[in-house]
Amino acid sequence: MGVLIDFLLLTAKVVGYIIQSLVRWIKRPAEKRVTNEICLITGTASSKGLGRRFALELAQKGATLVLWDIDTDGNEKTAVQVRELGAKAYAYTCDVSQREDVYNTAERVRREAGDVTVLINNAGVVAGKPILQCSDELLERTMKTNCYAHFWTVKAFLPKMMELDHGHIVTIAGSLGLFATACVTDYCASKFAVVGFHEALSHQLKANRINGVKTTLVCPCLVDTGMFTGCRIRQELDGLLSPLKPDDCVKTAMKGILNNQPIICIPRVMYFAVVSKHLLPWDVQVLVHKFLGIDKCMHPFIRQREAKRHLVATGR
Ligand SMILES: NC(=O)c1ccc[n+]([C@@H]2O[C@H](COP(=O)([O-])OP(=O)(O)OC[C@H]3O[C@@H](n4cnc5c(N)ncnc54)[C@H](OP(=O)(O)O)[C@@H]3O)[C@@H](O)[C@H]2O)c1
Ligand SMILES: CC1=C(/C=C/C(C)=C/C=C/C(C)=C/CO)C(C)(C)CCC1
Repeated sequence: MGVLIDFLLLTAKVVGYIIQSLVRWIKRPAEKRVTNEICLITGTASSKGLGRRFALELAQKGATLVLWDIDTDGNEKTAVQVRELGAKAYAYTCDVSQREDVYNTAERVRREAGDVTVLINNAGVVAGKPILQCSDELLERTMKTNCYAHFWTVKAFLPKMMELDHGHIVTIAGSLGLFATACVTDYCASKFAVVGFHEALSHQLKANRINGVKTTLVCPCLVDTGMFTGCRIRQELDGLLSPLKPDDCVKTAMKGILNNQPIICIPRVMYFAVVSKHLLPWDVQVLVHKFLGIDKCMHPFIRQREAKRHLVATGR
């Protein structure tokens, strides 16, 4: 009898949530304010990268920014741009793949900037070589930067958010965290892992009734930041995978984050790619990848990376 009542309650709640989502989809609720938030973003140095753009968007909305990157000069430039918008910025040189560096820098942030209430784990790398050509160190670097770093930052900042029952953890994963393609095994492994981490953490917060700490998983497709330059599908179908403009990608992601959306796939068609991956038999997926040219989409990217490495090695 108990289980029947629970089931009826569950059904009523599910219908309620579906109606709520439909209403939210049609009439977007007001975005939450970030004026009193201290927002930490990792990977903020790159001039064309998503991290710097997230920082500038949040600065425009009046947040205080804490910026982490291994590239000190680029990160300082981001801090200057944030301050030009009238917001406070604290820039730290931190290698997020190194546990001790994360914990020590987190301690400095608490002393100098205050308690972080929005954490955007954005820093990411890709080996840019097929697995058999990757050194063990290169593979480990991808896992540490794209996945382990999220463990360390969450361990450093989530306890305070839980105590306040207020905060937001944002994971910048990518569509390659939801479906895989050939030649980026290290990247897909790290992104699938971090999607699992993010989902488990989100469930854990709900199970413990920590309702004030929100989570958002951001999964953009290809973005024109330079990270995946060259990646393309079959020429005749080029339009299907035109790179997103970094600004558009970040603006869409920001809207979802400030609406406390749990997952954001950009563009929306990627939701279908994810669903169809789970519905189609494996052999059919292989055929579809071959037809669309997804099986070879990383070849030009890898060739460009090789050419770049050659130029660096020969000092040209
Ligand atoms: N671009 C895309 O097509 C795309 C699509 C979906 C998802 N994403 C994800 O979005 C995020 C941002 O990517 P992006 O395209 O903006 O790349 P990006 O321009 O290369 O920016 C990444 C930033 O992270 C920094 N970084 C790398 N390793 C780090 C470390 N160990 N500690 C601290 N900082 C580190 C990089 O510094 P250096 O430049 O000095 O290495 C760079 O400033 C990544 O997680 C990426 O996987 C990208
Ligand atoms: C699966 C799939 C497609 C290919 C997507 C690819 C190849 C995405 C690459 C994303 C990258 C490089 C992300 C970096 O994190 C397209 C859009 C052709 C059609 C719909 C199904």
